[in-house]
Amino acid sequence: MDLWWLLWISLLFLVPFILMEISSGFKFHFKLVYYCAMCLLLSALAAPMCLLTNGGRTVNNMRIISRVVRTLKYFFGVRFEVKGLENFQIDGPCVIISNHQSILDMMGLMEILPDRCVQIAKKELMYAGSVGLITYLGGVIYINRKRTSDAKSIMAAVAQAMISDNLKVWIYPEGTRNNSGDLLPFKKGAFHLALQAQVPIIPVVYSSLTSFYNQKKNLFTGGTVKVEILPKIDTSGLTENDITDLTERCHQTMRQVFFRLSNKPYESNGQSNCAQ
Ligand SMILES: CCCCCCCC/C=C\CCCCCCCC(=O)SCCNC(=O)CCNC(=O)[C@H](O)C(C)(C)COP(=O)(O)OP(=O)(O)OC[C@H]1O[C@@H](n2cnc3c(N)ncnc32)[C@H](O)[C@@H]1OP(=O)(O)O
Ligand SMILES: CCCCCCCCCCCCCCCC(=O)OC[C@@H](O)COP(=O)(O)O
Repeated sequence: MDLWWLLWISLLFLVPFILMEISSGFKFHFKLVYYCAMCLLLSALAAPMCLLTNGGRTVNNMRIISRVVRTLKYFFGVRFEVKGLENFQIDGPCVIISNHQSILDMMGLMEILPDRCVQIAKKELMYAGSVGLITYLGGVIYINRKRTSDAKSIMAAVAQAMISDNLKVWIYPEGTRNNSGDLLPFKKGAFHLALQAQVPIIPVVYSSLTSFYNQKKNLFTGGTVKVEILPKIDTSGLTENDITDLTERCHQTMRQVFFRLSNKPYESNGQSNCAQ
């Protein structure tokens, strides 16, 4: 009788591996679920560590969270080649903006996260189980993307907090994940925030993940991500009238670097020319 049980249980374990061999779609989704499960598990483990170490919601928990998230890359065979870390060596608050491709970006974010840096996130993330809890404990600021007026007032309050609490704020100006191999147009909130707080903007660019992570092709292997931290962009003296130009300038600069890091010919408005 025991032998039969043993046979059934081992078959049960073998089934996913057999399915992964015969179906790339299954393999892709299995790995994605594995990633989410790891995030949920690591969050559940990190939450008590944060509570015991720092007591509650504070940016200081980001030190614990980043240390834990940095281990994730080993489980998924992801490597980061970072350039320009010296550009993060600025005292005081700043707004950091970067491109956003997938939920894997959390590894790239935490790989280089500077001290005292929180992120702006969609409010739905608060309800993502233990991940929601850990983002709350880390001081993540939630916004409702569908209610611009609320988002604006939250960002105005963040501008005050940046100065009073010496906080850096990391924003994904595309406003959503985008694995298209190009950058979406930038939303303006990050630039309003930098002007309201009168702090510099530091652009960060991650190379395209499509060589090893591509939902359309059911591709999810390991790979190397090039990361470039660009020199800060000062906002002193700029006014609301400069927002659109500042947004455009950052978008174009980051797009050129994105194409260069991703070894793709740079197409500005459809023409091909060499990237920066
Ligand atoms: C231990 C293991 C753990 C493992 C798990 C990992 C855990 C890791 C822990 C912790 C890290 C967590 C990290 C999470 C990351 C999540 C990321 C996301 O969720 S990304 C989605 C949400 N982020 C955004 O959406 C930002 C970008 N969006 C903006 O900044 C927008 O501007 C926004 C939302 C503020 C408004 O969006 P609009 O759709 O209305 O678009 P617009 O064109 O920008 O604004 C419309 C008008 O409002 C003005 N406006 C925009 N923002 C303004 C402002 N702040 N003040 C004044 N005017 C503003 C603009 O100038 C524009 O006006 P005119 O067209 O120029 O006339
Ligand atoms: C108990 C309920 C658990 C529900 C399952 C939650 C699964 C958690 C997966 C955690 C993955 C790590 C955090 C990813 C943060 C992130 O990258 O969110 C996406 C947003 O940037 C943009 O959202 P979108 O506009 O949808 O692209």
